[in-house]
Amino acid sequence: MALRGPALRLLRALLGHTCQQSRSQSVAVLGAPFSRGQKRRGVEHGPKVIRDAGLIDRLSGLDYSVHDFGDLNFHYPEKDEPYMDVKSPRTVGGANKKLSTAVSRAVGAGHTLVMLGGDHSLGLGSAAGHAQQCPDLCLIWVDAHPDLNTPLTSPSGNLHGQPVAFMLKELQNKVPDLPGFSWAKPFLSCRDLVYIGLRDVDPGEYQIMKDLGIQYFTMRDIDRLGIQRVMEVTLDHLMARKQRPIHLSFDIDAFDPLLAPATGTPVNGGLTYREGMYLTEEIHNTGLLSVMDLVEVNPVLGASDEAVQATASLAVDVIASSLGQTREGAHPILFYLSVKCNNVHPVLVYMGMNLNPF
Ligand SMILES: NC(=[NH2+])NCCC[C@H](N)C(=O)O
Ligand SMILES: [Mn+2]
Ligand SMILES: [Mn+2]
Repeated sequence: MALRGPALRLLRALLGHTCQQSRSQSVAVLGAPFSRGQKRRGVEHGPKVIRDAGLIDRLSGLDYSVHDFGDLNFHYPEKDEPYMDVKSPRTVGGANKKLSTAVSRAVGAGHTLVMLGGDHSLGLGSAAGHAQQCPDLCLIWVDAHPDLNTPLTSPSGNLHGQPVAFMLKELQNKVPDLPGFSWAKPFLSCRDLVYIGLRDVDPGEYQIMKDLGIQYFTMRDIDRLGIQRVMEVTLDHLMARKQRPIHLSFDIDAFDPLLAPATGTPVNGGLTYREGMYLTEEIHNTGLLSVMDLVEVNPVLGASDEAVQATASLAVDVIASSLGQTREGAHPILFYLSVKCNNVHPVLVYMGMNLNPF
């Protein structure tokens, strides 16, 4: 029998603790209603529409204790002139600093955290706060875009297209000091990052991905290999040396715009519903998910109420699937697993109880 997420978590709980394992039974939800990382207003309402689509009930139904931490309040400096061509650097930097503190606190308190954006510039603060608690984290960035521009390569000046550049140690001397970003020290090595779903990559981003040898899967790669193989290679790549906490940063525009129309930078030819569910099921099955972001749901951009509802309810499905909702149903009572502990005692574990050590 395959080891499933709950089984793996249980096994790890028996064998000892690392950063994320103590927090698997408690999920915290944190809203980040922020839109200044790009030009289109409305994405600040993402947390509200995702909650209204039933997020909290869905997570409570998965046997977690769910703590809704509400929404962060961001500060908007009166004057925030562009720096080079980068828009609203102080506002975006300050918001991300605040978010990183909140994420770090929640993770430190033992929760698995779900961060609801807001635009994807927030990926920086979220992952940076996570890294404060879990310096060995790895990052899975599911997106039509790599969001890897530096302030110098960005064609738009929008910071939601740049968060990953601020994270990577290897880009340290390619990223200028931006007002509002002095707190942001790079914390991630490029071998600890995998992209999935890419189909709109700027020239500067392509250059960086190639120069640094970043592992990425475009939609073409998913067409060729299938999502099963893509997830296998992704997890093998990230866990090759050791098991580590996962930060999943999920941009809703990874999905095809037919499924997720209410978003600011849609690109045709995205993930199918089934690919999205398989991807997130596999992440859950590692038992290593520690923080996830769900960003770029913009209800103002839906052509109709149905379009907005479809996008928000897809976001809820992605989060629920990442946290253990399965398509095969849940059978906790029948759940058992046989493990050989320390090569000595096979132990039968039944519903979290050690029934039969022999
Ligand atoms: N998080 C996003 N939706 N990012 C879109 C980025 C688009 C473009 N590559 C840019 O840098 O402006
Ligand atoms: Mn993005
Ligand atoms: Mn995107």
